[in-house]
Amino acid sequence: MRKKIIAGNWKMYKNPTDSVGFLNEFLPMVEGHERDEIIIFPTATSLAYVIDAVRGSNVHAGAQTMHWLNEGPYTGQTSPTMLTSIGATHVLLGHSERRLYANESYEHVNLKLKAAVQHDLIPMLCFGEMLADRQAGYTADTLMAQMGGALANLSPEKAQSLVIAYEPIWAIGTGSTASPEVAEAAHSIIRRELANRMGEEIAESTRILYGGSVKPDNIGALLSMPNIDGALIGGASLDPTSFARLVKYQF
Ligand SMILES: O=C[C@H](O)COP(=O)(O)O
Repeated sequence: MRKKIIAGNWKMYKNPTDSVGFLNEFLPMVEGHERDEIIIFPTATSLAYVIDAVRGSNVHAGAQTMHWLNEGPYTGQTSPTMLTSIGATHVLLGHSERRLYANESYEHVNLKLKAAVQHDLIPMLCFGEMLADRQAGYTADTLMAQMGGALANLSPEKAQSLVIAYEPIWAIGTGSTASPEVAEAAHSIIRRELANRMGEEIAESTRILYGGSVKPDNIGALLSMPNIDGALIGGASLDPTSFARLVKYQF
């Protein structure tokens, strides 16, 4: 039985004051909620404040990206050891907005993934096709190519903590949520490819989240599908009441 994960990606929203203010409202709303794992990915400048605010609670905090090296002349970057030194437990890798606006390739994602595992950061690896890929019938090919790049030379032992987020680019921030059936089909492709690469055991235990315009009124149907193990939520995670409703989804 895979424990579901409800994760909020705050992207470039909320300064430290906003972030702590959110948690002051949100934490009491989800206190004692152990059915699912709850993770928040705040901005880099808010991360240390969020980690302090969630300490001792049922909420985890992680970074939205990182470099793969521990230090060096890389202006603007944050290293795995810098994240672990402040108590981050998770890191989002390969989000389509990083690939689109920061030229991040799946080769980079592969290096980051290996660094995350080495430093005991739980990686949440994002995959997803563009609308043109889907319309041309290339969804499966695209997902498998992305997985090939990101997971290259990663042993099954190193893949044990891996979490995957399927985020079709056409559904992110658009209001065009994938239907539960469309998302389930993509999740099945990802799980099958994971089995090919890492073996059945890893494929069965890996949580595969759906992301792309998840809202309180559609999360239940999405999460009722057998291969959808949670949600990675952008816009609807920014309001404490909305995010608490998402955490407390019902089928
Ligand atoms: O990481 C989150 C996704 O990009 C989804 O964002 P969204 O819920 O605003 O569509």
